[in-house]
Amino acid sequence: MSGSLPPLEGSNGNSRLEGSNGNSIELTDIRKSFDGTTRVLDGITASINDGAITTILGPSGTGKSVLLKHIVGLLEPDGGEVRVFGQDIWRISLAERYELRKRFGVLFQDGALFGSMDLYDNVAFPLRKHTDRSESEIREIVMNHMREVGLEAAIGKAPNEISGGMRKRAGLARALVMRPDVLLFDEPDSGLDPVRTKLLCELITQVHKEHGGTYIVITHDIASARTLSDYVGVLWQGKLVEYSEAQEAFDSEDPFVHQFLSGDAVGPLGMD
Ligand SMILES: Nc1ncnc2c1ncn2[C@@H]1O[C@H](COP(=O)(O)OP(=O)(O)OP(=O)(O)O)[C@@H](O)[C@H]1O
Repeated sequence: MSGSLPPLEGSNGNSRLEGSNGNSIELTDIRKSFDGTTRVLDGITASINDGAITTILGPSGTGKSVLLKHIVGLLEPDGGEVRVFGQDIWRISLAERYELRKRFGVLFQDGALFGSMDLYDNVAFPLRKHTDRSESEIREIVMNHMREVGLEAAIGKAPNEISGGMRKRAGLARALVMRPDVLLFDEPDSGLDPVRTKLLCELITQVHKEHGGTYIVITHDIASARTLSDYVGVLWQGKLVEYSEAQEAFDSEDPFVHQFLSGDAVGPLGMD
């Protein structure tokens, strides 16, 4: 299953509808192999709905992170087209691609913070590097987002002095300061206990409601997907075997999708 999905009623879509389907991220027949024989991505076509939270699920090693890297232009497909904000990102110059990337925020698993800086400087970093805002403007923006993610009291801490969940929240604040149109999350729930996972997912939902934007979340945690998703894509063996509104995906009768989304031991997915 692939293609363009209808917008959700009441979804807070932004106004930058520049793709051919009206969406900012359009993937057409993306193929990728690293060894020349195994296709990690084997013909992925999807139009990611603007203003919604789309979750990409799938078993370990199935290509979720590889897909995410294609969306942000860190990996070039062997075939197919990645259109972002109306442009084929591999038919534009490096400088143009760099400009496009500024409209993306990426939240890596551990927050990808600089160990040598405290949380305040980590979150201020992109504003200092990419804007000419004054230090007082930067302070206001940074503190607003630190408050939003519940880290106001921890601004002076180093990344190694705080918990994994706090590092993720600091990474979220750092991604938000640049007001990205698209925010990509690579397994935001990895390494968290179920309660912290639930709280982080609720925070992501809340932040999305507040700021809007298009969120793409990579995860293999079904509970996270249930909390977060407007839309769900399921990757398996290089294909997007499901791509639909969340409830439709969770109700799917496709044997693999059903097994994976219900966490069932019985079905086509085995140990290998
Ligand atoms: N740069 C690379 N060079 C070679 N192989 C790679 C590269 N990046 C990813 N792969 C391979 O592509 C496959 C998919 O990897 P990917 O990290 O996308 O999986 P995933 O679905 O995100 O897995 P997980 O849920 O365990 O994080 C794996 O077999 C991996 O070894």
